[in-house]
Order: sequence, then C-alpha cells, then structure tokens
Amino acid sequence: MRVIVHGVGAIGGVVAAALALSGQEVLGIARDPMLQAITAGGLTLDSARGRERARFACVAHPREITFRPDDVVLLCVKTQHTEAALADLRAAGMTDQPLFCLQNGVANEDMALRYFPNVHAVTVMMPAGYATPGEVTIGCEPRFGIFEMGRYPFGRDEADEALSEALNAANIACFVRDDAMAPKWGKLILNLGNITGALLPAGADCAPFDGPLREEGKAVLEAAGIDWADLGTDPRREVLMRTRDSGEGRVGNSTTQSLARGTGSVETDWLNGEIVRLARLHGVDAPLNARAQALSLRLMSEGGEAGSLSDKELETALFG
Ligand SMILES: NC(=O)C1=CN([C@@H]2O[C@H](COP(=O)(O)OP(=O)(O)OC[C@H]3O[C@@H](n4cnc5c(N)ncnc54)[C@H](OP(=O)(O)O)[C@@H]3O)[C@@H](O)[C@H]2O)C=CC1
Ligand SMILES: CC(C)(CO)C(=O)C(=O)O
Repeated sequence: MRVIVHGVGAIGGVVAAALALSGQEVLGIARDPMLQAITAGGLTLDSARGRERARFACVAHPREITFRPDDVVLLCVKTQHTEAALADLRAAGMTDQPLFCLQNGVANEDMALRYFPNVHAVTVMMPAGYATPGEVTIGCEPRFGIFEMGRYPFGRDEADEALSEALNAANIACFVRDDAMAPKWGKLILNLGNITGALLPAGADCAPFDGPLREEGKAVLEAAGIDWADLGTDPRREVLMRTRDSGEGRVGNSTTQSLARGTGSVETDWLNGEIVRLARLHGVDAPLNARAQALSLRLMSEGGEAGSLSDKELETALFG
C-alpha cells in the first residue's frame, strides 16, 4: 500500500510524518512553502517523543503522480479546498482507489462520492499544528490522536482495516466502525467553537459562547433526525491523548491557524454553516450559529486577524 497524503499541512503533515517514520511508503501533495521545505530537508514532527525528521516523496500537484492500484488517498485539505482537490485527483487519473476524508465537517464525503466510488469517512481527533514550513507539531500524548473510520455512507471494507493497521503502527489510535458518520456529526458539534477560539484572544475562556452554540447545534441535529456520537464525553481521550506535559504543541485550533498563516479563508461555512443549512432544511432556527457564521465573514472581510474581538464584543455580537 502507498499512502498519498493530499494537503500536507497540520493533519496531513502529522499523518504523513508519522506513517513515514513507521516505515510506510508515503507520497505527499503539498504547496509551497511547505513543499520546498520538505523537498529540501524532510518534515520535522515535534511530539512528546521529541523532534523527529521524516523523509518522504512530495509533489506539487496530482498530475505528477502515476496512480497505482495499491494507492490509498488521504484528503487532508480544508473543506473549502475539497472540490478543487477532487477535480485535480480525477483529472490526474485516480479512479477507484480508496479515498479517505480526514477532515472536519460532514460535507466532504458527499462531495467525494460525486467523483469517486470508494469513499471513506474519518473522524480526526488530533491537535495538530502547522505554523512553520517543514515542521508540524502534535499537542497530545501518548498517541498522536484517535481516528474513527469506515466506508461512506455505511459499512467497512478491507481498505479501512489496512489503513487502520498502518495508522496504529504509526502511533495513531484507529477504530473502524460501520457508522463512521455518527462520530463525524459529533465532531461537528465540538467544532462549532472553532470560530470563537479564532475570534477571541489566545487563552480566553470560550466556554460561555461554545456551550450555547453547541446546544443549538444538538437541537438542530435532533430536529433533523440525525444520529450522532457524543465525542465530548469519550473516555478514550483521557487515556490515549492527554495534553502534552510540556504544554507545547500548537497555536490554537485549525481555524485560528488558518488566520495565523494568512491563508485567506476559513472553514466556518462548513462548520457553523452546516448547522445553519440543516436548520433551514428542517424549518427550525439556528440564530447563534448564523451569527457566528456572519462574524466569520466579517472577520475575513476585515483582514482576518486572529484574536481581534474582546469577550464583551463577542457577547454582544452573539447574544445581542
Ligand atoms: N489542525 C487540527 O488540529 C485539526 C484539523 N482538522 C481538520 O483537518 C482538515 C485539515 O486541516 P489542517 O490540517 O488544520 O489544515 P492546514 O491548512 O494546516 O493543511 C491543509 C494543507 O493543504 C494544502 N492544500 C490545500 N489545497 C491544496 C491543493 N489543491 N494542493 C496541495 N495542497 C493543498 C494547504 O495549503 P496552504 O498552506 O497553501 O493553505 C495546507 O497546507 C480540516 O478539515 C480541519 O478542520 C481536524 C482535527 C484537528
Ligand atoms: C477539536 C479541535 C478544536 C481540536 O483538535 C479541532 O478539531 C480543530 O482544531 O479543528
């Protein structure tokens, strides 16, 4: 099996480095300046194990790849980049190789099914960081994270088992399940707080905002009749992914990191926006998540600087 990692950033970087360090064949697809750094000196994985340098092949675009029957492709781009990534993969000759969506939100798998027949959902519990080209960090120990995976929309197959075995050997705890979207919906509830973490200064208490956003999200899932698995109470996290003792590891959640790196876009429309979309479909209201989505839009139009709102300003903007 060759593992192609599309989008070598925080998650793709940790997964690619961990797999390569465990002896797995890995091929990355990355953009500059990450690509240049990896080509020049490999990718450094900073974890509780120390700083390890992983070496693996990396290209700028899928068109540089000759796809093989034993490839599996891990999609690790933000959701706003998924459609373009899928089109590139198909144009480059990918056909029925398994495609795993290692992404937050619940929209990616469905987009992928339009392009490819063999799609898998992965819930990614992994506090990964990408701030400096050529380096990724992981904020938990002893494992680098917990993944839940299975075939989309339901079931499991040998590709799930093979990837899960490789990831477990790479220090990522992996569990295969038939209902892989249930934890993805649960993860979506947790990610409704990404935008508040990005709006408030580092270290601010987000709980007074995240709690109501999540309660509203849960009510919308209930109205929509969606079964979801609650990840907030998952006991495996305390054992398998404790926060790193050193307190090192990363610079805020994945939305904050997009702002910090000045990428020009955030994932909010597929996080809070997913709740808003679902509420509209089912004739219920989601005013808090709609306001969070609007705040994200305003933030980006004003230059997108992380930590630019005080808790008083956020309180007024969310609750009136
Ligand atoms: N970071 C985290 O701790 C967690 C993230 N997630 C989820 O994982 C997914 C990935 O997030 P994350 O790793 O943080 O994102 P990053 O932005 O760190 O990584 C994605 C990388 O993909 C690159 N990319 C985008 N499009 C292309 C393309 N067409 N070709 C090549 N490279 C491309 C981006 O380039 P560029 O640098 O130019 O933007 C970026 O480097 C998201 O859905 C996120 O919500 C889930 C759990 C935790
Ligand atoms: C749950 C959380 C905030 C932490 O890993 C995450 O998924 C993210 O950073 O997007």
